[in-house]
Amino acid sequence: MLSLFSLLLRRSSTSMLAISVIGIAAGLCNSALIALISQALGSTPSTLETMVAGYLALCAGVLVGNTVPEILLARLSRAITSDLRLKLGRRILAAPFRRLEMIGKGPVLAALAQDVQSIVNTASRLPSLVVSLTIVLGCLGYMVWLSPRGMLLVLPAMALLVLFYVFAARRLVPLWRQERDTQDELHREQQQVLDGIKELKLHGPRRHEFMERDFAPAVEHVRHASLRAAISGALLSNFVHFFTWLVLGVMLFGVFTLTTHDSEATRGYVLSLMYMWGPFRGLIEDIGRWPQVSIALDKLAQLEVSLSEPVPDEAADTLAVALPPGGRHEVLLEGVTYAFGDTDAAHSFHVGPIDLALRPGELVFVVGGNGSGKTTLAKLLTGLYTPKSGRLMWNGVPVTNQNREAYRNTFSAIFTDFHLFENLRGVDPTLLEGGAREYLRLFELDTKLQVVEGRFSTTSLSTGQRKRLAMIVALLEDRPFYLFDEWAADQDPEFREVFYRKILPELAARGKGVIVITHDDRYFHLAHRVIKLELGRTVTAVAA
Ligand SMILES: Nc1ncnc2c1ncn2[C@@H]1O[C@H](COP(=O)(O)OP(=O)(O)OP(=O)(O)O)[C@@H](O)[C@H]1O
Repeated sequence: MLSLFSLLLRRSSTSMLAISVIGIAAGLCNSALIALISQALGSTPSTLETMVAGYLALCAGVLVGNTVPEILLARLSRAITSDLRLKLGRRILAAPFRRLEMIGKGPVLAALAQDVQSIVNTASRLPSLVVSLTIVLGCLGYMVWLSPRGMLLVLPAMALLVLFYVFAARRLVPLWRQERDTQDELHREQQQVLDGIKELKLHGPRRHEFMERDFAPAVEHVRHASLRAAISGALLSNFVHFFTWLVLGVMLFGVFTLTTHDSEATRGYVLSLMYMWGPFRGLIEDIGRWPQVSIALDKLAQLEVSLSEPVPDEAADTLAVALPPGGRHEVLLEGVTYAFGDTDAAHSFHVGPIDLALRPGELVFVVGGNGSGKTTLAKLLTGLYTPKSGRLMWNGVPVTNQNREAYRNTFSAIFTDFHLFENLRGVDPTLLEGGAREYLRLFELDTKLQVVEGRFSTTSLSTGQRKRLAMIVALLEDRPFYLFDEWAADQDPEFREVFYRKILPELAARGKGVIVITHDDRYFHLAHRVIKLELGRTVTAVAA
């Protein structure tokens, strides 16, 4: 909770000060109202007029004092939520690619959806917390003024209740933590449903098994964990409810005995206790729920740590340092190796050592069987993976964590699991109009879509068409290097021809270094070099 306060204070200490001051004023108005009501019950008609004016003024004070902090805090908590979401988004973008592959989407989505919301919900309750606290303190002050002796009963009873609640609420923390942990698993399975919807729809037994053995257990774990937390929370809350009435009864009847000769004090005590008891119970229940926000903040912090935690030999992007400008763009891999997971593990896959040069105007085909390491090599070459050993050089400059971001930006790549953005972000607008129209015609997409205000009118296309659209984006990017991972695999023969006989030679003629991962042996002769991979190693590197 302290972290939530420091988050709020760091975002706007002025707003927090205003929330506290106005909240206290609202609480005081509330307490003054009850004191006034208590006085009015025993007043004479002559004083009533002043009291009505005072009553209306206090009501207005309560209205303003409750509304303003709520508005201020609504703005503040939304601003914090946006900050958290943006920060997390930036962390995700800056995290090593391999780290993201290892974490998976489940925990990231759970943090974005669940934890950030839980922080807003708790933060939104702060104004009522300030008001409640002030009402309680105001009423206590009024009761002390009426009869200090009555406090001998009231204060110990309240302290007892607070102690009881804080102690009992502590037992809820592991249950809340468990409930939150199960959410990661559920998000993972929900992601599987959406990603694998076709496969599940087409295969009844698979769908049945998936539901029974994966999805349902994840839902059940959440149900079980949240039910335990909810029942324990309800038991505690209702026991506190019961206990508060019990203590209130003891106090009320005790107050009668303690203030028996003073009817105004008795009336004031009864009214104040009745009035402050709701806010007091709300206050301790809110305080008891504070650990929930700590759990959410912990989860966000854990995710941030694991996003920035380096994978052995992988590093998060540091500030992008530009590589020295060079007219010629040349990439050199010298003895580069890579391994998934523990290098010594029996099943870990090793790539390399690989020596490879990619020069301007060169067309290099990478071939090899499934699982031979072609895509892994492509990720190494494009700077998505960091070599475990060996050197990656760009124009004679070693690619390091400082300049890797700049290095990656020299590539346009279409991987097999490419993503197509509707907005053509990062493309030179002067190239867009004419260039896009021409390429859309070449790839026979001009009847399907247009570029309107820097975005494609649609991306709802067939797989082959979407790949052709991705090719158009890559060509418009006009980068020094191109990498195509089995681009032609799902194209009609006619577009394969366009790809191998027109696009690739034209890119090479424009001085681009082009890597093509392919199984199309009919076109191998078009490459300047063909590199064959087997079990992560180059077995042949021949001039075609
Ligand atoms: N994300 C990953 N995590 C762990 N291991 C991986 C991962 N991706 C690939 N591998 C391992 O690396 C090996 C090579 O995979 P890669 O995708 O590079 O092969 P490929 O030659 O591109 O295959 P294909 O022709 O089927 O696309 C795989 O056999 C697998 O063991």
